[in-house]
Amino acid sequence: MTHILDEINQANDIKKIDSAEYKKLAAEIRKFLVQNISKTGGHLASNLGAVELTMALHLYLDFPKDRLVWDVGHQAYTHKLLTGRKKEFTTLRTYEGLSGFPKKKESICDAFDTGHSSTSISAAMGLVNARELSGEDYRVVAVIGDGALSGGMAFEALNNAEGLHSNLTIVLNDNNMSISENVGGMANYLGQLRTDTKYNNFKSSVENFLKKIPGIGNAIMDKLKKSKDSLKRLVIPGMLFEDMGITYIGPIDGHDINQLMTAFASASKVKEAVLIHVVTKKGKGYKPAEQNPSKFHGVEAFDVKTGENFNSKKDTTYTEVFSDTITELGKCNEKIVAITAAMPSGTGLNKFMKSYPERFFDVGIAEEHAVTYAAGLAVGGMKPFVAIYSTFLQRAYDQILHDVCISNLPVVFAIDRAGLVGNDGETHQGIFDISYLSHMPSLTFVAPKNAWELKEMLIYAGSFQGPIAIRYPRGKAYQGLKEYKQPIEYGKGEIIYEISESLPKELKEMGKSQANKKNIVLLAVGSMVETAENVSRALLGSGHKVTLVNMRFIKPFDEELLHRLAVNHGSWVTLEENVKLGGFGERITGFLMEHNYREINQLNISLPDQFIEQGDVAVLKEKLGMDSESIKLKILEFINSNA
Ligand SMILES: Cc1ncc(C[n+]2csc(CCOP(=O)(O)OP(=O)(O)O)c2C)c(N)n1
Ligand SMILES: CC(=O)[C@@H](O)[C@H](O)COP(=O)(O)O
Ligand SMILES: [Mg+2]
Repeated sequence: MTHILDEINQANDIKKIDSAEYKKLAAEIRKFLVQNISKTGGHLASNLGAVELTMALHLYLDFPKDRLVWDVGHQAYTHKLLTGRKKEFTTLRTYEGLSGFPKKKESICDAFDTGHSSTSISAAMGLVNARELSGEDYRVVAVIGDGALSGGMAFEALNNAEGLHSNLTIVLNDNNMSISENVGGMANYLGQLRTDTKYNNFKSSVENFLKKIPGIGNAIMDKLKKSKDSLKRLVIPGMLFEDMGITYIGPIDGHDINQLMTAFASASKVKEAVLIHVVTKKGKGYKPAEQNPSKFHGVEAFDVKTGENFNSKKDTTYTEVFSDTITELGKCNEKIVAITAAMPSGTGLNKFMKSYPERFFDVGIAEEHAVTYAAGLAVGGMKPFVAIYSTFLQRAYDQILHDVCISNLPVVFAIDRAGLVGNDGETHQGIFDISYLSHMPSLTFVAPKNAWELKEMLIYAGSFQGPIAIRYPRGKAYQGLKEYKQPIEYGKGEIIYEISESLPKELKEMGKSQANKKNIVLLAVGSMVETAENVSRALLGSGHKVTLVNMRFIKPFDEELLHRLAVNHGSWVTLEENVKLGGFGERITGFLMEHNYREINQLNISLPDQFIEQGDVAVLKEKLGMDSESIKLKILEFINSNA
């Protein structure tokens, strides 16, 4: 059987396809996506919903001349298919494989790199102004979802878009869903535009009636559209956008290629920002995804027939530990409130939401707002837990510093996905938070070694009188080192095991270092305690003397313990899942310098100061020398070179 998709091997090939075949092509694309993503995993539901929209955009635009900016970028799979990347889909989101997001380095048809939400209108506006300044002539289209439109940056860009002098086409892909239910006033407004058929029918009958008046109907309609009076509100949809100086077209059926093409053609005539409101169905064409778009937003490999994950028996994750603990804490303390920025299921707050809906707040994709909103709740006497992924919390740097830390407010930051996250790649790795939070005065910062300790830290944070952040990684919670259960104490680390070596009494009393280079101390942070434990076993097995410390507190760290260890350990190894610059290891270097421990050598095991690409976390750790075996070898080399 021949497939139309086989005829599409590079950009613009779609234009050679007979329009009678578009439906068949859309069905083939959906089948291709379901089959491939069922093997590789990926963002399925959003892509299934955007098939006709992407086809229409490709029929309308010329690649690579024209610029198409995808918001978040998780819905750009059809765009990749239509620009010659079909074969690479077997490698989707794997190490060195096809990215799950637009990537300029992957294709000249990808205009702008994305991963985080609500950037598309700003980037597209930049391209429009660059086009004007350089006298070029290419079309610029931004595609933004209804969820992404809840983000502050999108509002800032819309606010700014009113002054444009040439065309910027914004396609609002409204599937009435974020990852979970979309929230907020804008979502409600779009809902009205989308679903109020009475209103829409009334508008179109008025419009049709006016247009039919011979000679003057069109003129009246035009005048009406340009007027500012309230009658216009009855006739023209999307007044909110129109009042902001952005032409509104829609709502239109996002699965009807003809309607879409007509809308693009009309939009291109407008010499300013124009927003085309397109209504689509998330998960379209695959029943399990249509019925449960949240589950199929981002999936692992699954059985196409049933829609069930192949790997159904799962280990407990850190997210689940957080989810259970905060729900338990919420029972005892009615002041506890929980805030998510559009990630109730990803952060595990959905359980809290079900138990205490009145104390749960989903603010939309609005991390900055989430943090300052939490600050307000804290000032009002509440105990807010803000659960945000490490990578998305980057957005809220100033809000943490300015609105929470300066006032020393008791806000708890539950930082999920801290460390390598894997297949989402550069944009999503949570590898900067130690660097961007450690220097904030008044912030306490901790990381658990295992599932038990995360629970304890959350309980501790629940009654902590100031800002506190807890970082924990994506996925399986470490269940080892169960017997190490010292209570959490402010600023104190935990010795897992320590070299027992008697020091000369006078040295001990003077707190002076004997600096035996053969005595190694591993100072491990959070997820690296598990790795450090493996490493220290291997080193102990080969006759080395090793002390292992679970730091627990990244800030303030346990200086008393460090001074004690300095007495008889000449080789210090710091281990963290964060980049080197500004990380924990560098702060330990500072400590050693400040206290003049010149005879101590330090090896800093951290992630390299670079953006880290996609891939399975185990593969990435091996490539980056962060697995137990590579670390052991580095330590041996370090010891030998300093011997
Ligand atoms: C700053 C930021 N916060 C959170 C996310 C996680 N996230 C990715 S897609 C998404 C929902 C987007 O909804 P929408 O724009 O409507 O696209 P759809 O998935 O419905 O196609 C969220 C919350 C993100 N990528 N960036
Ligand atoms: C596109 C996006 O930002 C999210 O869908 C993200 O991929 C979710 O990551 P997790 O799978 O770690 O929840
Ligand atoms: Mg949506």
